[in-house]
Amino acid sequence: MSLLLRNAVLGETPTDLFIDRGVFQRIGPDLDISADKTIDAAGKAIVPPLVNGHTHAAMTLLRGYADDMELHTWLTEHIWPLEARLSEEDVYVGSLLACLEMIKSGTLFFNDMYWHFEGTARAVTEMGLRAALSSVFIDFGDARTAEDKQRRCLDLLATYKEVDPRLQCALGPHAVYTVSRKSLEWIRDIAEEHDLLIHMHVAETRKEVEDCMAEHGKRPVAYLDELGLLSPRLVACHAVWLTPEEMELLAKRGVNIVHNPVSNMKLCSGTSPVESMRQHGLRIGLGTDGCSSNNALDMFSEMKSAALAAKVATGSPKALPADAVWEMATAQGAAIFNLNHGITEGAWADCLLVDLDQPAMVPCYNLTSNLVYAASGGCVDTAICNGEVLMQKRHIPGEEEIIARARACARRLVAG
Ligand SMILES: CSC[C@H]1O[C@@H](n2cnc3c(O)ncnc32)[C@H](O)[C@@H]1O
Ligand SMILES: [Zn+2]
Repeated sequence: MSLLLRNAVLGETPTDLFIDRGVFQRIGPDLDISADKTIDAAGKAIVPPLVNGHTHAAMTLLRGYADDMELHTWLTEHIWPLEARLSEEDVYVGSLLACLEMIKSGTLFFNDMYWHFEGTARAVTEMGLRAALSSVFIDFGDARTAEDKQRRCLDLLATYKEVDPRLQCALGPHAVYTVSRKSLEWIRDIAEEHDLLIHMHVAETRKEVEDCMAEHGKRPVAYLDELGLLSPRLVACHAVWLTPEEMELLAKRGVNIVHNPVSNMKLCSGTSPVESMRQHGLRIGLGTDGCSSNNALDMFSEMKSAALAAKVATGSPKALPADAVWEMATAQGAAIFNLNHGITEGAWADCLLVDLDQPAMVPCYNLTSNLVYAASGGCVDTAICNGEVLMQKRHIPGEEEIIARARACARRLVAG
């Protein structure tokens, strides 16, 4: 089905955009063309969608479940015991809620790592956005479970390789403290063989670094380098506890970073050297992390937090300026996950129409400044993915039912 957007604000000027077969076919003023559906986009800025570079979508069900504690206690005493009770259906319902929240706040691609991969895959396909789903790997050093998990991981990759072009598969070794050396080596080889990204929590807390030193005699970055995991395949999330030498090495190896400022602050994991990483030339995307450590999936709020936290951390208002944060949340994230993003002819027809009549968007001296420092997800009027309208005038078909199902599911889960 073809789609015509009339008079969208692109830069300073109103522009028409003709979309067909999921791609921007023509962009220009007053296009002499008709389409199956036309949207009047006057008064709306057209921008690329936001890319959530690291999350655990179904953790929406755990929003507000265990707040105000550090990572280790949070995970081991609260989150993991509850996650052990999750079914694939729960993950499906939690992921539906996550997709709803993300579309409503302008995110049309997310990089996920969670249990019951199939549940999240089903939700993504039904909701129409894009995602990279990692086949989770945790073996706690147990060789017998490692073999079962490797088999399951290969099964998932084989099953999902061609299920939906909007879904990418990735490998998800959770962290150096949950995955054995042997399994990390296996993951490195499988990633190479199947041409996959490796999605991992890296150097998130001081405890992770100290424990890694105690167990392997090396900090996480050096340990991963020894295992041959530092490469452009690696999507290293959090990356809080890095020395300048480690940043240099990560940049040399072409490792991708995903910065998670809200989660880092809420779990008090540490102050990310994000401005320094930028100066080292690292490619950095932005992510929310899961809904139990954030507690939302709104990338607008993440962008503002990233900019403000970097200024406080460096003592300079020039750190992480609005343009840089916007790039992290859009083009840099898109580059990490090989997304053909951009409002240009030939790019995938993934875009947002942002309502310039919302109070937070007025006046508009600088669109990027407003998007990063003033806007919220509520300023997104329309979301289009692969040429399909997922949300128009802030309405998504079926949203009331998703909310009711998620509420009931969370209630059941917590009741035990
Ligand atoms: C095995 S699926 C992912 C696993 O990771 C847990 N998790 C969520 N947020 C974090 C974080 O910031 N650091 C480490 N682990 C995290 C999630 O609850 C799942 O168990
Ligand atoms: Zn995480």
